[in-house]
Amino acid sequence: MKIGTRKSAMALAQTEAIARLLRVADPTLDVEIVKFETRGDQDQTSKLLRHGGKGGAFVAEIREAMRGGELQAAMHSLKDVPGNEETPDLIIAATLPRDAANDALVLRPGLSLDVFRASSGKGFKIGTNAVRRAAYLRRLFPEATVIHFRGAADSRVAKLDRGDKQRLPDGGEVGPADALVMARSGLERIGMAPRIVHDFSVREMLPAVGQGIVAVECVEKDWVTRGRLAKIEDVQSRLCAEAEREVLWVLNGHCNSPIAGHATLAGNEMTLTAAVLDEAGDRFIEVSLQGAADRPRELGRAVGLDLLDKGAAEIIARTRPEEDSLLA
Ligand SMILES: NCc1[nH]cc(CCC(=O)O)c1CC(=O)O
Repeated sequence: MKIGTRKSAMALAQTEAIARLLRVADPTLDVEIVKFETRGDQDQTSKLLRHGGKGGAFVAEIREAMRGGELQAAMHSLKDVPGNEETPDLIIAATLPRDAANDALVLRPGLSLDVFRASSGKGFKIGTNAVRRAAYLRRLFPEATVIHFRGAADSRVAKLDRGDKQRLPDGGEVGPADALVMARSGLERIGMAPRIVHDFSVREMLPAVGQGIVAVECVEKDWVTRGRLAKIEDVQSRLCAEAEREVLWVLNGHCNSPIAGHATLAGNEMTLTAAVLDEAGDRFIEVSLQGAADRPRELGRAVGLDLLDKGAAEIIARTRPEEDSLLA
């Protein structure tokens, strides 16, 4: 069974986790990891929108290889899989147990969290390329400057430590960054969790839909692969993923949407909280509802429709990439 992945340290760690689980489920199975370099990885400057968003950049090439039979499965961070496109010939056949879903703060060595907190971030440049994180940061630390900052997780931290500037698509540059906000799960997977100085709770910074969940995709009609992947499926992460992604679907959220969503399970009950934020940080709509854990899409739909009722569509439209850019 060949599993395709991007070749960043984080992606490889995630794919190795899939391979480990597959080998435990079936010790006779021969699992091979096939590394892809995608357009998104080669271009470290643009804001990714030119490639049709994060998902478009990282996902399209690997999917083609799967459709062509060169691969049987593809590793995705569920968070990076677009919620507003249909792929009828492909299916997410397994979701791994969810890792930490929250975001975390990483500081340049020598800087102090106490100073950062006491000043509400005044004088600090915080790097992120996620509209959602930028929006929360502007709410939480109104005195800080949020700058565009990108790169694979390990190289992003290396850029922070070296004090590198970030080049911008228009030829300018920003930085250096004093701090980064990144997913705890990603930092854990590349062994960089010790760099975390503060964990944002999911209450203070609601994560991206699907954050912390590794997904395995395959061709819908490939029943042999689906059978293998069914064995490593985590039911709880699947239920949460379905609820959270239904919100994206209802809102027609694109990859760079300022949308957050997080589901938790307690017995037979699921709680789903989702929010839509204005990048400037001035508008914020949040909805939290409870429902039956075994009807996740119903709950996701209710939350999504409630967000729309409260004005979500207009905020999302403002951050939507130009239609043309999807073809570039
Ligand atoms: N777009 C990058 C990305 N995609 C998935 C993760 C890790 C978190 C996850 O698995 O959800 C990250 C890094 C980050 O957001 O800091």
